[in-house]
Amino acid sequence: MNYDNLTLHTDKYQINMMYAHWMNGTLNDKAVFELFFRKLPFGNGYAVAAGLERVIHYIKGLQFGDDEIAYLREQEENYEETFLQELRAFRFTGDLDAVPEGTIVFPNEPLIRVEARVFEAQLIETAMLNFVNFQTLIATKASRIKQVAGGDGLLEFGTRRAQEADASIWGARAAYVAGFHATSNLRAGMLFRIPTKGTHAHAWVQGHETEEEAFRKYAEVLPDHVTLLVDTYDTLKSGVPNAIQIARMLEQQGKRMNAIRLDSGDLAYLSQRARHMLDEAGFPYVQIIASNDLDENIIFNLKAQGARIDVWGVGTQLITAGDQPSLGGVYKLVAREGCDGTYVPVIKISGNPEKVSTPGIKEVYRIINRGTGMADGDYIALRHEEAVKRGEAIKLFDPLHPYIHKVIEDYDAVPLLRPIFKAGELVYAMPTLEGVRNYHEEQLKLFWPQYLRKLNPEMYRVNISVEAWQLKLDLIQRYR
Ligand SMILES: Nc1ncnc2c1ncn2[C@@H]1O[C@H](COP(=O)(O)OP(=O)(O)OP(=O)(O)O)[C@@H](O)[C@H]1O
Ligand SMILES: O=P(O)(O)OC[C@H]1O[C@H](OP(=O)(O)OP(=O)(O)O)[C@H](O)[C@@H]1O
Ligand SMILES: O=C(O)c1cccnc1
Repeated sequence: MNYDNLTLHTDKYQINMMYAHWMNGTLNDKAVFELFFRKLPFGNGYAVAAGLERVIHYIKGLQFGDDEIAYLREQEENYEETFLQELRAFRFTGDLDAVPEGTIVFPNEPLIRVEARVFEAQLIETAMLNFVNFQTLIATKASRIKQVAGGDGLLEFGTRRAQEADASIWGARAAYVAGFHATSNLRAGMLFRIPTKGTHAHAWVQGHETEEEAFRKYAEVLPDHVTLLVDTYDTLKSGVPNAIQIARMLEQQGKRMNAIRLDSGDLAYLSQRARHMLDEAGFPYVQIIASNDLDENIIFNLKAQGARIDVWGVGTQLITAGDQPSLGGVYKLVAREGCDGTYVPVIKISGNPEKVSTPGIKEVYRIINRGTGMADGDYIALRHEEAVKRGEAIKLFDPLHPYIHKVIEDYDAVPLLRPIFKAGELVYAMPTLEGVRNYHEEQLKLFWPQYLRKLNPEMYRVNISVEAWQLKLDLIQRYR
């Protein structure tokens, strides 16, 4: 069994629809889908796009193998053999445009747009949502943590509590995109070249007669990377004094101890006391790392209490996005090929006005004010609309509050969607992970702080063109 073949990493209904298209002769009809989310997670003012690299690998590797075909044959006796043979020849041959990883993104704007044979576009929905929803969620959570940590070090410690192996490594990568400095997961380090860091566990101390012996034996064999966990027995009475002894021993060898780690108790108080003890003993360079179910709120509070912590190790709350463990990204059909070969825009009506889809093939632009160099809002227009591409005056209005609008002229419109696959060929020069991380940092500078703040941020406007809005109203009219 090939555990790496992700072709069947999809919901059964996708294959059922593909079968129905195949039987009805519509499998080659073109369709356009857009992937977006409707609501920001954690009450945050923005999200950090992530998941594209995995989507690209997935699309490139899409090929049904013998095991997958045999399994489908066994699953559904209605599937005709010729359909299974059609699947055998399956490749992605469509166009895919996407927002680069690390981009700051907002509700209702397309993060990925797929234009392909409906047969292909349908299959890839589930996996793409799976990758993008999770990674965007974790990158956004990491970004909140990064905001409060400021210039402090941030270590990703989540693997042991993550929702399985894939979540650990792609979550570690998403955290790195948003500004974490290292991960404890060596596989993530090897695969993505993320810096790795590690201290030691309580078991190392418990496994020795004394804490002092445990520290010494550790420092003797790893003298260049000594971080000692000081809370196994009594942080201030034994842990920190024993660590100070080791720091002395290392100095005699011309080396410097790296840090101590606090993993329980009152982290504000203990870090202040430990800092004082280390400084008094002549080791101002020994850093203090803290861990223990940390998240952005606890870190914020610890800093407000004057905690003397240099580096934060964050596991469970980050990798599981503990306070909101899912992002509700969706993948919606926006246009289908009509009888004459042109596209027909389609809509999904809902009793909930926020869930009524926006029909038509769209582009999304970041409107940069030429005067300030800052983002004024995003602008969703139909792909064929030229005014915004030419920099002509456009009317900005938010569909949720159409009475608030303004006309702008002096702007640069930066298209957010970039071509990734064209006719099945990868045309995107994949950036390095460092490149993605730096790009993300640059992106943040385009936004005024009121949109980025963690608590009660201002709502950044995602505007829609008059033409796209009119199309939506017309289609609502038609179906209501
Ligand atoms: N000064 C502080 N202000 C706010 N939260 C803190 C402070 N110090 C620690 N915390 C957080 O409070 C929680 C304490 O967890 P818990 O009740 O399990 O205590 P503990 O010290 O870890 O106990 P144990 O010794 O059983 O591990 C953790 O999430 C920790 O990060
Ligand atoms: O609290 P998190 O944010 O999830 O960070 C990771 C936690 O995992 C470890 O604890 P664990 O009890 O698993 O092992 P240990 O014996 O090394 O403390 C570590 O000491 C942290 O407390
Ligand atoms: O290296 C560490 O200190 C570490 C790694 C994983 C989880 N908790 C701590």
